[in-house]
Amino acid sequence: MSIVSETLNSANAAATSSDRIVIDGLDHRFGESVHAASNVSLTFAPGEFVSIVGPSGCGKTTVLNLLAGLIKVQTGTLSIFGKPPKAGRHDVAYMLARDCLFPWLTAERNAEFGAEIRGMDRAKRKSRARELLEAVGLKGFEESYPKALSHGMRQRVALARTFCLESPLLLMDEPFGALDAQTKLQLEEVLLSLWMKERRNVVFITHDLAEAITLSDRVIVMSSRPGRVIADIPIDLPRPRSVSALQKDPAYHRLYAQVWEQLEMGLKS
Ligand SMILES: Nc1ncnc2c1ncn2[C@@H]1O[C@H](COP(=O)(O)OP(=O)(O)OP(=O)(O)O)[C@@H](O)[C@H]1O
Repeated sequence: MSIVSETLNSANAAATSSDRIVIDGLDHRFGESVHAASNVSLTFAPGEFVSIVGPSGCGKTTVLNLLAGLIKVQTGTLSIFGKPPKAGRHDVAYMLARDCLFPWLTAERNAEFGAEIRGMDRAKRKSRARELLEAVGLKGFEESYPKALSHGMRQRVALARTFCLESPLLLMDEPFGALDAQTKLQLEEVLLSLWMKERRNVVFITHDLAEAITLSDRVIVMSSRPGRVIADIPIDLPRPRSVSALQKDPAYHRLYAQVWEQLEMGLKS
């Protein structure tokens, strides 16, 4: 593990275990032949936005699924706010590249659906869903059904639904990976502004280094399989950030080169 990572992890250790996410010595295999993740240790401080990048098949989704409690931990320990992962925890929300909206529900009903299942009061979830749909740029589309929305608009609804859950940990697996470049930039701005208001923990998986740097407090680089953490790079760009303004910032380009270099090393190792 790098010096940077050790420093960050020891700084994070100052937080109490009930307010942080800790992955310690995680190792995961699928059957005899696939060694997906090896000795992954990470600590996420309260409210941190952390992206994980790495070559295809290096175990990023596996780490996320383990945090979500969707697959069983084999080796190592995971602790989310002081408790082991468990599927269906109310303090964890998961967002995927597919919007997974229900076609028979309007945008508003889709946005409030998870909160409804989790028992949030009707008036509260309705007002929150409306507020979030407006925040993601869908004011006026509350009563529209998914079939009448573009792919980008549906993913906006999915983003509103994720934030409507009020979970302090958001697990996001390439949530904008299937969008065109322009819509992706717009949704990154939306995510940044939602996150700035509420500062939840986000673990964000992406193949897009620009996206990882723009959004995150730290970028974790994993090696090719079995995925190991080979770099933990703090992104010290000031906030609030503007996705478009960063494109002209030399500090942003230096970070991009640094993450890219680590990723290349990870591909070779
Ligand atoms: N349920 C499973 N059963 C068997 N093998 C699996 C399973 N899930 C993942 N794998 C394998 O584990 C390895 C890591 O997969 P994972 O999806 O975590 O990688 P990833 O880094 O998220 O990949 P990508 O960037 O392409 O989405 C891959 O070789 C994959 O084929």
